[in-house]
Amino acid sequence: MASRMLAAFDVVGDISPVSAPTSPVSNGHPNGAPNGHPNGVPNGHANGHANGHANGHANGHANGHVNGHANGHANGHANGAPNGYSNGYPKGTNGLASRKVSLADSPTVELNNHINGHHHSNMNNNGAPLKQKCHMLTKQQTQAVFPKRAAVNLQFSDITCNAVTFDVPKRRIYRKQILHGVSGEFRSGELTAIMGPSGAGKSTLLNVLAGFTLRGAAGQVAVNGQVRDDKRPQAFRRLCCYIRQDDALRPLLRVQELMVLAANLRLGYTLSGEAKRNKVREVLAMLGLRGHEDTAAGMLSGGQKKRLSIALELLCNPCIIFLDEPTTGLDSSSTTQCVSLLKSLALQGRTVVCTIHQPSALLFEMFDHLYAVSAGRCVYQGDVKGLVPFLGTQGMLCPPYHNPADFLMEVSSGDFGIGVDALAEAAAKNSSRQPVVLPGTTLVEDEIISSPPPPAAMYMQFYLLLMRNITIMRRDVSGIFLRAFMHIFIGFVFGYLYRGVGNNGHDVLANVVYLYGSNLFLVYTGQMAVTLAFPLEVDVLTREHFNRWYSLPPYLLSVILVELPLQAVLCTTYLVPSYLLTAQPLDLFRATHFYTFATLASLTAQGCGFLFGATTPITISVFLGPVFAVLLSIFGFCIWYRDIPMIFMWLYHISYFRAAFQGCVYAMYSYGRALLPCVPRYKGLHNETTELHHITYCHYRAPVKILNEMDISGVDFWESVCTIIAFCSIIYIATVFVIWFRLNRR
Ligand SMILES: Nc1ncnc2c1ncn2[C@@H]1O[C@H](COP(=O)(O)OP(=O)(O)OP(=O)(O)O)[C@@H](O)[C@H]1O
Repeated sequence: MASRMLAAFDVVGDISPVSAPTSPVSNGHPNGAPNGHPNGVPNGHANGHANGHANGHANGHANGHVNGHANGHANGHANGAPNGYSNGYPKGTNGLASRKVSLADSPTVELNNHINGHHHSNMNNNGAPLKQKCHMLTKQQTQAVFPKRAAVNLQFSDITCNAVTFDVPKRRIYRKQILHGVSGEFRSGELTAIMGPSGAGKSTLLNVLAGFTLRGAAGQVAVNGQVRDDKRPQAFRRLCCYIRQDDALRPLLRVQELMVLAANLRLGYTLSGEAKRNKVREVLAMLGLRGHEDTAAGMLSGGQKKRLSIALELLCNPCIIFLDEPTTGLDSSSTTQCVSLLKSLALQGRTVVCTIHQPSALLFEMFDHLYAVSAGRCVYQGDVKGLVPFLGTQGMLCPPYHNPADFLMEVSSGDFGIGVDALAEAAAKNSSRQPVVLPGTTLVEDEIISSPPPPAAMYMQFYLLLMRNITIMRRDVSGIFLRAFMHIFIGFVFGYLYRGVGNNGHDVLANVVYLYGSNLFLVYTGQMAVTLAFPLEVDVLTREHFNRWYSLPPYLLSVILVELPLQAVLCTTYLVPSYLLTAQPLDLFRATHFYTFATLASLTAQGCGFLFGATTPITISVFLGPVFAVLLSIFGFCIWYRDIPMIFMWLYHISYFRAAFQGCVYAMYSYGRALLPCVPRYKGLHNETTELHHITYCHYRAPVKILNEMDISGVDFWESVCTIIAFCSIIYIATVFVIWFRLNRR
C-alpha cells in the first residue's frame, strides 16, 4: 500500500525534483509541523505518542488505538489543526495574509507527516526512521500550479430537505424529510468527512451544500458569512467544483486530450497554449497521472479515473471541492492515495468536503474534521480525534483496538441503544465550533484576489466540442462500423426480397410496402442509436455543465452537427443498394426526392431519440420511442386519409413519417411517370420464378392509379418537406428546453 502511495508521489518528482521543505513549521496550520517532522520521523513519532496520549484518547481507547497505528498521525492532527487555526486565521486579525504563508508551506510538511505516520504504524512500530523519499511540490511550485485564491469557509444553518414520492400501486403521495435542520461549518484548509450509515442523508447534504440539488431544501448556506443566493448560483459555482460518485468521463478520449480540452474550455484563450500545456503537465504530475497521458480514460483504473476527475476540475483552481464518495469502489491502496491527495489539496488552502463510507482507522485519522449524520441529523461535528471522547461522555466507550469510524456507525445505527435524537442533542451541545468569518473575503472580492482566466468564448466552445465529438466518433470504429454494416446488410436484404418491384405494374403494392419499410427502418435506426446513447451522455453533460465547462447551445450544436451527417451517410448506405436492387427508376430527380424524404424522416426520428433519451430513463425511452414511431407511421399507410376518425386527424397532419412516406410514393409514381411494364410473376412449388405472360390485366399499369387510391395525388414536395422540417424543429427545440430544464432544475 505504502509503496503504491509513494509511487504516486514519485511521479510528482518528475517536474519537481525532491525538495525538502525549508521552513515549514512556524506558520503552518496543520502543524504536524509544529513538533512535527518536516525532515525527520523519529521526532514526530515521539511527539505523536506524547500528544496522542495526552490530548486524545486518554481513557481506555488510548492504549489500543493510540499505540496501534494512529499515533504518528494523530500527532499531526492533534497538535496541528487546532494550533494552526488559532495561529492562522480564526483570530482574524491577519486573516488572509497569514494564510498565504501557512497554506503554501504546509502541504509538504503534512503529507510527509501522513506518509511517515502510516509507515510508523504499519511497518515500523519500533519508531525506526523510515528510509523513504517523498517527492512533493515546493511552495513556489504549488503556487505556480495553483495561484492563491481566497480562503473560503462554508457555513450552513438549519438545512432541511424534503422529498416527495408517489407510490404508484397505492396511488399515494409520500413526503419524506431527509435532512432535519442540520448546521455546521466547513473551513478552508481542512479535509472534512461527512460520514453516517447508509441512507443517513450524506449525499443529500452534499448536494444541497454544492447547490447541485435544491428541490425541497430550505435553510441557509453562507460563504465567508455572505449568504448564497440560490437564484443566482453563478458566483458560488465559480468558487467550487463538485465531483460526483460516478466517474462521468469520456472513455474514448485520452487523459492528455481530456485535460487539454478542459484547459482550453475553462482557461480560455487569454493564457498562451504553452502556459496551458504547462498547467496540464503540472496538475497531472500533482495527481500522479504523469506517464498516463496517452491512456484512454476508459482504460484507467478506478483510482486513476477518480484522480483524473479531480485533475479536470483542479485546472481552474477551485476554492471548494465537494466529492461524493470518492473512495467507493477503490481498493485500500487507491483509497489511501485518494484521501492523501485530498488532504494535500486541503492543505493548500482549499475547503475539501467529501462523503465517505466506513473508512479504516488510518484513513479516518487523515481527516481534519468530521461531520457525522444519522437519519438526517448531525450526531457529531468536530475534530476526528474528539469523536471517541465525545461518545464516551454519552456513555458509549469505544472498545480498545476498535476502529472509531466503525464505532460511530454502530452507535449511529442505534446498536448501543441511544436514539438519534438524543445523540443529535448531545452533539449540538458539544459543538464548540464558532463560525469563522474570514475578513475581506467575499464572493465578489474573491475575484480580486485571484480570478481564473475567462473561459473560452461561445464560438470557441462550439469548435472545441465539435472537434471532441469528431475525435470520439473516429475512435468509435467498431460502433460506426456496426451501424454502417447493418444499414448495408438490411439494404441488400430488402433489395433482394423486393427485387425488381420498382418497375413492375403488378408489384406496385409490394413497392409501396418497400417504401414504407425503408422509411420505418431508417426512422428506427435514427432514433434508437441516440435514444440508447444519450442517457449515458447526460451524465457527462450534467457534470461538465454544472462545473461550468461550457454553455448548452454550443454543446448541443456540436452534438447535432456530428450526428446528423453521420446518420445521413448511414441512410445512403442503406438506400443505394436497396434502391438499385428493387429497380426503382434511374432518374436523378426521383432518386433525389426519395433520398430527401427518407433521410429527413431518419433525422427527425433522431431528434425524437434525443428528446426521449433526455427526458426519460433508458428503460422507458427504449419502449416509448418505438411506440411513438409506430403511432405516427400508421397514418397514410395502414389507414388512409378518408378513413381517419376526426379525433385522430391532427395526428395525420403532424406525422412526419406520413409526410415522408407519401413523399417517397409520390416521387416514384408521379411527375409524369410513363406506364409501367406489367410482368406478372408466380412463385412455383419449387421456388422457380415463372413469368406468366398470359395474364393481361394490370391494375396499376398507370402509376397515377396508386396515388389516387391512396388519396395522395395532390402531394406537394415543399409542403411535405416543410411539414417534416417544422416537426423536426419543434422536437429539437423541445429537446433543448428539456435538457436546459434538467440541467438547471435544482
Ligand atoms: N428524491 C428522493 N426521493 C425520495 N427519497 C429520497 C430521494 N433522495 C434521497 N432519498 C432518501 O433519502 C435518504 C437519504 O439519501 P442519501 O442518498 O442522501 O443517503 P446517503 O447517506 O448518501 O446514503 P448512501 O451512503 O447509501 O449513499 C434515503 O433514505 C433515500 O432513500
